[in-house]
Amino acid sequence: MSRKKTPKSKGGSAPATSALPATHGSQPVRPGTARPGPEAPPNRPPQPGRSSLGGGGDFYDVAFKVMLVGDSGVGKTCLLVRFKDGAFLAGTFISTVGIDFRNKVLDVDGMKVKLQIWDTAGQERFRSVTHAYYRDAHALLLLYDVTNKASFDSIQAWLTEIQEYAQHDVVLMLLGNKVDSAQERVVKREDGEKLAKEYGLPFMETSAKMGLNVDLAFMAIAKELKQRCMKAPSEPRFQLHDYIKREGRGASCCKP
Ligand SMILES: Nc1nc2c(ncn2[C@@H]2O[C@H](COP(=O)(O)OP(=O)(O)OP(=O)(O)O)[C@@H](O)[C@H]2O)c(=O)[nH]1
Ligand SMILES: [Mg+2]
Repeated sequence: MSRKKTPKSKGGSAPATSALPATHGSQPVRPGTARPGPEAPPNRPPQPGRSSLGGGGDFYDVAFKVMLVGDSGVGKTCLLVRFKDGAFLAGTFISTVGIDFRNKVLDVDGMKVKLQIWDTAGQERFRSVTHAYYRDAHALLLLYDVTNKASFDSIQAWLTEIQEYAQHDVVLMLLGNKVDSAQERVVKREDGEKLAKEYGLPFMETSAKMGLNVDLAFMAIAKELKQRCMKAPSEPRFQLHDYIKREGRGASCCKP
């Protein structure tokens, strides 16, 4: 079940009452390790090396699950749609119901990395549904809205929840979304940076509307996850913080 205006090439969805994730842990899925079958249902890992129904027939070498979390209205669905389809969902806000997912395969340094991205409902009433999916996530993108102070104030509560339900080694990134809305901004960039530093999190400001830093956020996650499971001993470790610092763009280039 999902917002009704979801456009083409949907990945899949799970109603609030769907089965919970299986107990396969948060191991990445590598070629030759997954069981055969159709596209991964909500409670199974994506399968490597097969044509992806939601991903336009893409093949891949390794797959990971990424979850988008944060208060209702911060722009999780828009961020995902921007990344997947390169479009922005303008118009009436339709809140996500339950949980939904989309697949996208990225080329990461010559390797096909499939991200199965779970778009969760930010509304409190769906929180128990979201909890059930945390433990299978390899990475979490935690969003707040720079025009909504309450969504920023909720970040600590989200971090507590993540600590409780997610894997201890989950890759986590904090994103301050909607930086195109400069007039309405109430959370300064420095406040986001300070909070991120406090918790040792990589941090970026994004705009799903303008596409600012959206691809970069997912690419950074994909690089980190790929390195974690594929890195040769001689290879230098991927530095996520440095990468987004170097590649990230500021909100100043994001005037609507
Ligand atoms: N200006 C601006 N508006 C945005 C941006 N991202 C999302 N929005 C708007 O914010 C509203 C909420 O966006 P959604 O992506 O549906 O929010 P959500 O986090 O998925 O909300 P839930 O599904 O309820 O958890 C919509 O009206 C979007 O058009 C952005 O980057 N800039
Ligand atoms: Mg949504």
